Amino acid sequence: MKRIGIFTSGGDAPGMNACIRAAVRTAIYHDMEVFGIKYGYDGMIKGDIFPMDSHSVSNIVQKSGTKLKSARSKDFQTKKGRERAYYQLTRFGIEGLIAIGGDGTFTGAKVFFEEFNLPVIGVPGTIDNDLFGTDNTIGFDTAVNTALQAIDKIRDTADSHDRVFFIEVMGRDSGYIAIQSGIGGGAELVMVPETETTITEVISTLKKGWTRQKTSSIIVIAEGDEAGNAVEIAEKVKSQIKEKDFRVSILGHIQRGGAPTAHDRILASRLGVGAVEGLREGKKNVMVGIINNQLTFTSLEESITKQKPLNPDLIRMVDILSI
Ligand SMILES: Nc1ncnc2c1ncn2[C@@H]1O[C@H](COP(=O)(O)OP(=O)(O)O)[C@@H](O)[C@H]1O
Ligand SMILES: O=P(O)(O)OC[C@H]1O[C@](O)(COP(=O)(O)O)[C@@H](O)[C@@H]1O
Repeated sequence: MKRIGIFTSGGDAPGMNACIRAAVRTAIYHDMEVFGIKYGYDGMIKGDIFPMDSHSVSNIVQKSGTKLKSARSKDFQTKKGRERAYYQLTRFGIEGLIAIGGDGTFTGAKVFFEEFNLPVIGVPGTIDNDLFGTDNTIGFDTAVNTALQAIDKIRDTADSHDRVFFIEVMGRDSGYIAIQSGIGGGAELVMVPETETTITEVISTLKKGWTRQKTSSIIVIAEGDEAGNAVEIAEKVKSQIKEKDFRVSILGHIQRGGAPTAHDRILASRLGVGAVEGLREGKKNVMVGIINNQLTFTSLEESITKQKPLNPDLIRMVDILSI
């Protein structure tokens, strides 16, 4: 394979740039040509495609966001859009693709591979860490650390004013950021979409703490929790407990920005190298990941359909540690 294309799609995630850099330089190292595709599938359809060299990825390893920009494309979900995208790729002589993104990006990549047989390797880039076939996704570690710093800061105020804080972290369908930042930040309770927590349980956890002279409490909630978002949960609790001061803090997109941690830069670099070398070896329709420190390839089908459950030990630990 001589010419490959690379793009980022869906949400951005800290470390995507380190991955782009690694992939571009690995391709050049192996005498391949690399083309950047801007704005994900939208750019593919429009032909927003340009040659990349070693210099074009200078000074980005430490930056979040994505140099190739990202987009959520409606047109790629139509056959006509994908035909147009394939036509554009053939115009540039692109023979293989590296798709950095989450499950939506991989769903699109899989459909595209099945229709046009163009080899594609997915690289897991989402702060949510909800992809099967890798222990961690690019951006997850940075997001957890950002959430943790915010929780530490909020705890100062919670403590001074004897308040209960409901802190909402990202995770549309996944509690990975919540559970890790909650444990690291010493939360009394962590609410995640993977397990059910009732308002009665929230109140009982808070009351237990108060009987042990706890004056402030932190509850971390994943945005996709089945009991509602942080505002809704706080309202329900407030309506039953009048004597306490409650506050809600929604951390939002700060979790998707900021310099990637060392862990994310190294993970992203390893995956970028692995993706290009995988394409060279003839791998296709797979996601590159790292499991137990070993580079692995998992079919795109499995990466999007199989669940990567939260470690039950971590869920149990929250209870033990908040005693
Ligand atoms: N069933 C599908 N068919 C074709 N393309 C899809 C499909 N599902 C998702 N995509 C493409 O992948 C893009 C990224 O998916 P999205 O869910 O937004 O982000 P992520 O990759 O981070 O999960 C979508 O905007 C769309 O263009
Ligand atoms: O930037 P947007 O489109 O508001 O996306 C927010 C979503 O992005 C995420 O951080 C990750 O989403 P992706 O799987 O698309 O990368 C979710 O946790 C969150 O709900």
